[in-house]
Amino acid sequence: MINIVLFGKPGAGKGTQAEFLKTKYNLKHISTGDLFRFHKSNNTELGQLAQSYADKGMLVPDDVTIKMLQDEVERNPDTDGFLFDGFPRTINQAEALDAFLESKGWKVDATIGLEADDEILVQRLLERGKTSGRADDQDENLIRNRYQEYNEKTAPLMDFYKKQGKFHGVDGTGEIAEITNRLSSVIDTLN
Ligand SMILES: Nc1ncnc2c1ncn2[C@@H]1O[C@H](COP(=O)(O)OP(=O)(O)O)[C@@H](O)[C@H]1O
Ligand SMILES: [Mg+2]
Repeated sequence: MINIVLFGKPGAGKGTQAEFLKTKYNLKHISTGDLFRFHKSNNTELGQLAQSYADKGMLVPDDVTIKMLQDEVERNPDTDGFLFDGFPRTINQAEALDAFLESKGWKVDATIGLEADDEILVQRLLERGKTSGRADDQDENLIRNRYQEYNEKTAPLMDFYKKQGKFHGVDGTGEIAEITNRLSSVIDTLN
């Protein structure tokens, strides 16, 4: 069992890289953003609740997010591990994740941060917004609001994981395949 947190701002390439890593290492990719959108399009109660926050560029309350995540983990008993994407975003969520994994006899094995400058990321998201249909990708102000939220609440997680010797920063710019190789070098040192 190997549990990896993919860390990085919106647009850093977490989803893109997870697509390659999940096949290579037989991991289940859990993107909380995708989960929200799934619950929303199926109009579940959790989905409606979560969307009301996401629409404002705000974080969804932890108990809602954690419930979705746990359900998804329970639905995938046969995987070799999980790639958590978009979660945790706060220290509180990181502690909740630790508690949940511990209840299974698991842990976070590594947190890998994809790094790129905001200006590159804004351009990527505006580009993604042309096809993703995501309202939060089409408005530069909403995008920058997400970065501010990230800097305040999510960036402190780097120290949280650094203190545990689990944080690995990776250059998130350049060719997609090249970045996959950088991530793989980190994953190959685990175990
Ligand atoms: N290395 C890269 N170079 C250029 N564009 C990229 C790269 N990686 C991802 N993208 C594009 O940037 C956008 C955001 O990537 P995505 O994987 O959705 O990020 P995240 O899941 O971290 O928000 C997507 O449109 C994706 O196609
Ligand atoms: Mg994503």
